[in-house]
Amino acid sequence: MKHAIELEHVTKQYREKKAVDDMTLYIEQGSIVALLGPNGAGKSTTVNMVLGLTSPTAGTVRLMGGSPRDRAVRNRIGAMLQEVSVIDSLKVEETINLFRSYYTNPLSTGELLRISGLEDERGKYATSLSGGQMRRLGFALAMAGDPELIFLDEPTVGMDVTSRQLFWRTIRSFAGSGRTIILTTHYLEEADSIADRVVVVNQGKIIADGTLDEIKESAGNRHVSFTAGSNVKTHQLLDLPGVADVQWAGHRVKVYGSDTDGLLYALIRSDLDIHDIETHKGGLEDAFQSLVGSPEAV
Ligand SMILES: Nc1ncnc2c1ncn2[C@@H]1O[C@H](COP(=O)(O)OP(=O)(O)OP(=O)(O)O)[C@@H](O)[C@H]1O
Repeated sequence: MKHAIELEHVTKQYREKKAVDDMTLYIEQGSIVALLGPNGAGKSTTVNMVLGLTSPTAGTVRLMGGSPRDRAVRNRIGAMLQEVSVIDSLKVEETINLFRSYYTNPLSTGELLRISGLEDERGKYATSLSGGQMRRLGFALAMAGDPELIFLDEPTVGMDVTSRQLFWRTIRSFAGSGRTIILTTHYLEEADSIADRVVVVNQGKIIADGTLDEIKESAGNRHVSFTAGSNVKTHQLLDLPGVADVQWAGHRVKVYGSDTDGLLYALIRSDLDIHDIETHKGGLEDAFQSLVGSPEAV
């Protein structure tokens, strides 16, 4: 399968700070990739290099097989960045049409207004939009050229629930047509529901890369929990096949192991005095906590 993005040994050094540190990353066409990491991890710097907005200090970046600064390449991509700059004197529809004029095969104005949910705001000055509406305008502008690849940098910040739902519905149908989506977000449940690959960045380096299940698995949070009778002892649990760790909180016990089905069988066959059994696969949030530290840091 072809790569939409290729980063090879890419480093970005600011004066004292190495924002991206020898990063190699290939993103296949048609994939939905979430770039996650705590504040200052290097996500935006990476995206900015891929977009040709800043140059790497070392290494090579290829976008759709060419240079990010190549006009023909830029014609095939769209980006929804955190800041949307609009022209004071232009209304929403005029702003959309201005962006459409930059591209060879733009989507229609009506389609862009529809997918961004801005039909009622089409006649308003862009500068008068609310924060959430401005994000939606940013989305319409990113989609203006009917891109093969779209970058979404924390796309749903400030959007209300209805706007978020419309946004992710649109992105899903967009992805279904074989296009590539790269998103950064701090909302892990959003990454969880849309991405087929998660790349976790910390201190300029990739610290985890895989499908959501692989990332969750690698974090080792799978466990079976239950309430134990007072005669159940830790060593009895540790002796069962597949048990990696045992943690107690009062009478509630968590038994960790990568094969939760196997743990369940072993516990039931053990005849130990246990009840209220639950299995836990571990969420993306748990995995994150293990990978980068505290959940607030994500
Ligand atoms: N223009 C710049 N000059 C100097 N340092 C910079 C510059 N841009 C980013 N940095 C530093 O590089 C590091 C990576 O920043 P970056 O914006 O890529 O992180 P991020 O993962 O996108 O963070 P956030 O989640 O907060 O948006 C940070 O320490 C930041 O302070």
